[in-house]
Parts: sequence; structure tokens; C-alpha cells
Amino acid sequence: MIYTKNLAYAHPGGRQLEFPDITCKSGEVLLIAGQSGTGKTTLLHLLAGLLRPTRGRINVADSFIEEFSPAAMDAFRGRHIGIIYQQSHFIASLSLRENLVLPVALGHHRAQAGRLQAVAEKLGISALLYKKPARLSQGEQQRASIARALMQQPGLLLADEPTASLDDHNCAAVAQLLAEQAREQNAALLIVTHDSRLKEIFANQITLS
Ligand SMILES: Nc1ncnc2c1ncn2[C@@H]1O[C@H](COP(=O)(O)OP(=O)(O)OP(=O)(O)O)[C@@H](O)[C@H]1O
Repeated sequence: MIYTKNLAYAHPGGRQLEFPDITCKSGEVLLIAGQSGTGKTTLLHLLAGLLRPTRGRINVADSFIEEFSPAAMDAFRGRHIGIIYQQSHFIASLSLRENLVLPVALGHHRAQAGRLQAVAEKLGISALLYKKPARLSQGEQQRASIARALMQQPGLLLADEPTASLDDHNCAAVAQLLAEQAREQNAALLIVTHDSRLKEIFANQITLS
């Protein structure tokens, strides 16, 4: 589903960050660990096509995404990539339901009938759909951001520190949900984290240095 070759990136005025080659097939989970400043978020943004590498290649679903124009990349991301952030970044004035449906509408995609209900049920947030995001607990917000990422049934799920603000119970629950959903949808799941609790859950891992 995704592989990289010889990937490097330098932030403006920064040193060049060099990344090990990564492969994650459909249905697999890969944990990318590393201390603060080793480039985890930068790597995730490269894999999501939000940054363009200074060197190297990134192949997602048989396309080399570094070749895409920004507009083509946006359209491709909408179809193939779901991103889960540490902070959910919901729009405060909209209900959770509206927040989940909005990205689908903005991407000019048509959500499958019943998709929202199915995803909400799986993640245990059906009863919360008409609440404002600020009224949800941290664990509920994180389940809701996983739901948002799953709406389009992406083949690639990228999670950036998805458990950093969660207690042990919610951390384990969110990790299990992420893995389950990825497996059920046959998606590749890449988790970027410095959360050592996740290192004990997912065996397939690489560490940035
Ligand atoms: N926008 C930017 N402009 C310049 N340098 C940046 C920028 N963003 C990150 N960097 C630098 O790039 C390096 C990698 O940063 P990055 O945020 O990818 O690391 P990280 O492993 O995710 O860190 P953390 O765990 O603390 O979030 C750091 O040295 C950082 O200072």
C-alpha cells in the first residue's frame, strides 16, 4: 500500500532529515517511534503529501505522490488517505455529525448511504452525534477523529500521536480500535508516536534517530 525509498526533507533553514525506507502493506500496522525532534511529524506530513520531499520517493496505492500537483494531491488524499491527529481539530460550532460529514462534502465525494451510522456504531459514538465536540471527553474525541478518518474507507491510515493525551485505559482502547478498523478495512496503518505504551502493543516498528 505504501513504501518509501531514500526519503529526505529539510525544513527551511533546518538540517536535512534522512528517513529509513518504509513499507506497510494493506492490513498491516507499522509503528514509527523516535524521540522528540527526530522527524516523526515531518515524516507523517511527507507520507500524507502535505510536504514534498527534497529527495526520494513515496508510493501510495501504486502512485508516486511526490509527482502530484498540490490540487491532484488534495484529491488523491481525499480518496486514499485518512489522517488522525493527536488533537482532533473539530469545528466547535458544528455538531459531531456535521464534523464527520463535512470533509466528505468538501472533497466533492458522495458518502455511501449508511456509512456515517456504520462508522459511528463501530466506534461507539452513535449517541454523541448531535453533541458539540467540546462536550466530548478526550477518549470520545479521539474515537470521533478515528471515525472521521474512516469515513471514506481510505486504504492508508496515518495516525500522529493518537494516544498521547489519553490515560492508560483509553490508550489501550484507541490502539485496539485503530488496529481493528485497519484490519477490517484492509487498510495500511502507520502510527507515529513517542508513546512507549504503544511500543508494547504493536510488534512491527521502526525507530527514527
Ligand atoms: N516548520 C519548521 N521549520 C523549521 N524546522 C522545523 C519545522 N518543523 C520541524 N522542524 C524541525 O525539524 C526537526 C524534526 O521535527 P518534527 O516535528 O518532525 O519532530 P518530531 O519527532 O515529530 O518531534 P516531537 O516528538 O517533539 O513532535 C526538528 O529539529 C524541528 O525543530
